[in-house]
Amino acid sequence: MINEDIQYEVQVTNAYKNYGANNVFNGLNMNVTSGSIYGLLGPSGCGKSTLLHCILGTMTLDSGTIDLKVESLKDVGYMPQDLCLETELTINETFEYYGTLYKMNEKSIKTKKVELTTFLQLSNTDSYIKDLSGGQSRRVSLAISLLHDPKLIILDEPTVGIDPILRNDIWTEFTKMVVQHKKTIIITTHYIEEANQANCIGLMRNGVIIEEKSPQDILTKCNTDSLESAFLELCCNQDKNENHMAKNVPAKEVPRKNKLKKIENNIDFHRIKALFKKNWQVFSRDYMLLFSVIFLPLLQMFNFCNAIGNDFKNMPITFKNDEVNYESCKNFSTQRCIFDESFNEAMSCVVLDYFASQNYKLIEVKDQEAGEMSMNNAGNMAFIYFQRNYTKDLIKYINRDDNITEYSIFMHITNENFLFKNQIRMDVYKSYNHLMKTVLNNCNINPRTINLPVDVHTIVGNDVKIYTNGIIALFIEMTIFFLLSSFGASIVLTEKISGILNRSMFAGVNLMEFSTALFCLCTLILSVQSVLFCLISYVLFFNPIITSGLFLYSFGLLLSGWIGFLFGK
Ligand SMILES: Nc1ncnc2c1ncn2[C@@H]1O[C@H](COP(=O)(O)OP(=O)(O)OP(=O)(O)O)[C@@H](O)[C@H]1O
Repeated sequence: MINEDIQYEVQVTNAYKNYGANNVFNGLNMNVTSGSIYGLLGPSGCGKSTLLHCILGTMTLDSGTIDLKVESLKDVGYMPQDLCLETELTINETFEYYGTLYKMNEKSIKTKKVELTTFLQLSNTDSYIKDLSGGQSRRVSLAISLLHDPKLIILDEPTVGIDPILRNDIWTEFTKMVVQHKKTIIITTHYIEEANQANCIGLMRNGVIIEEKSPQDILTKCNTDSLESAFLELCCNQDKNENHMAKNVPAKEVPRKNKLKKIENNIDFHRIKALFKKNWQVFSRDYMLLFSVIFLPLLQMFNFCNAIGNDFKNMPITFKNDEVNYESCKNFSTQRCIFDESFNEAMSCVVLDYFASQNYKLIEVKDQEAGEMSMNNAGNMAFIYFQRNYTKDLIKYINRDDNITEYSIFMHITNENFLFKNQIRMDVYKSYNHLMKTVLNNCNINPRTINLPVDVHTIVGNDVKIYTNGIIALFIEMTIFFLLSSFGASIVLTEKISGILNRSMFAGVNLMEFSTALFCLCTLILSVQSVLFCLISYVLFFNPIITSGLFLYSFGLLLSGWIGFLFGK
C-alpha cells in the first residue's frame, strides 16, 4: 500500500524483467522512503543487483516504472558488488581520481578522505589497492561511493568480508547519515540479522518483494524474534501461494524513461587530465604491460634489424683465377699506373680482395668446369671466373678498344634466394667501382669518367638507397599500427570487464573524455616508441630510414598509430 503522505525516494511499480527464459522480476513493487535505510534481502541470484542496476539506469526494465526523487547522477552514490577500482592506484590516488571526476577541490577531497578513512579504519592511505585485503578494498570502494556526499546511496553488499565490530560501526554511521543528513540508503546484504538496523526491509524472492516492512513489524507479523526465521516463514507462505503468483502474466508495457541525468554533458579538461594521470599511473606500474608495450616491440626491432637490416656474412663463393695464382695476390701492390709500360700486376686480385673484404667466403676450385659444377651444390652462392688476359682486356676496355671480342670475367649467381642474389649483384657493381678507383687513381685520371654517367638519387634522401633501408620504414609503420591497436583494445576491454569504466562514467566521465585521455597516452607511447625504433636503426644498425622529409614520415607514423588506436578501440 502506498501512503500519499510519505515522500518516496525510489518507487518501483509492477516491474518485469527477463534474461532469456529467466524471469527475474515478476511484477515487482518497491517503495523506498526518503531519509531511511532500506535493506534489500533475498537469496543469492534472486535479482537484487539487477534491481539496483535498473534503479541506476544502467539496465532497463521490460515493463513497469521506476520513479526517483533525485534527478542527477551527482546526487547518487553507488557501490557495486565487484570492486571496480584500479588496483594499481593507492588509496590516496583513488580518492584524488574520483574527487577530481566529481569536480571537488583539493581541500574538500582531503577533508572527506580523512573523515571516511577514519570512519572506515583505513590507516595507511599510501597502500596500493592490490596490496589490501578483500575487506579493506571493499571499504575503499564504500568510501568512494560516499566521497561526493550524495543524497541517495545505493550499496550492493557493502559489508562482505568485514568483521562484525566494524560492520556494526558502519551501520551506526549509516544511521547517523540518515538521521543527521537526511540521506536515503538502499543496502543489499546476505547477513540477514544486520538488516535489523534498517528502517525498512524488503524481502525479495521469485521476482517479487514478498514483504516490505520495518524489521519490528516483520518480527511481530511472524511472531518470532529472529529475522532469519521470519524470512523462512515468509518464503514458506510464498511457496504455498506459488500457483497464484505464477498466474501473474507480465503486462508488456513500454517502460517509462526516467533516466538519471548525467552529471555533465560537456567535455571537461580536468576530468581528461585526471583520466590521463590515472592511465599513466596504471601503465607505468604494470610491469607486464610495460614489457609488452615497450620492451617486446624493441626486441622485435632488434630481431628485424639483425635479420634484414644487415648484410649477409660468410656467403660461400667459388672462384677460378686463370690470370694469376690466388696465393700471389697476397703480394699484390697497386702503386703504379695501369698504363705504365712496366705494369705487370694482375687486377683480378683487386676484385677478389674486395669480395674477401666484404666477408664473403672465397673457395678456390681447380678449373672453370668445376666452378660451374659447384653451382649445383646447395649453399654455394656464386662462381667467378677470371680469364688469363683479364688485366690486358681491362686496359683495352678502359681505352675503348674495339678488339675485345669476349668478356674476360664470368659470373654465375644463385637463383635460390632473392635477398642473397640481390646483395651479390650490388657487391659486383661496387667491386667494379672499387676496381676503377684503384686503377685510375694511380694514373691521375678521375675514375668517374669510366663510371656510368648517371647519378642516382632516391627521393627520400642520399643515404636511403637499398632494400634494407626501405623495408625498415615499413616495419616500423606496421609495428606502430599493431602496437597501438592492441594497446587501445586491451585498455578498453580491461576497463570494461573490471567495471572501472562504468564506475568512472557514473562519476561523470563521458566517452569523449575517456577516448581523449587514452588517445593522449597512446600518442605519448607512439612518440617514444618511434624515436627508440629510429635510434636503434640509425645508431646501432647504421640503417638510415629516411634522410629528408622527416616531418612527413613522422606524420605518417603518427597517423598509422592513431588509425591503429581507433581500429583497436
Ligand atoms: N547479464 C546477464 N545475463 C543473463 N542472466 C543474468 C545476467 N545477469 C544476471 N543474470 C541472472 O539473473 C539472476 C539475478 O542475478 P543478480 O546478480 O541480480 O542476483 P543477486 O540477487 O544480486 O545475486 P547475489 O546475491 O548472489 O549477488 C541470476 O540468476 C543471474 O544468473
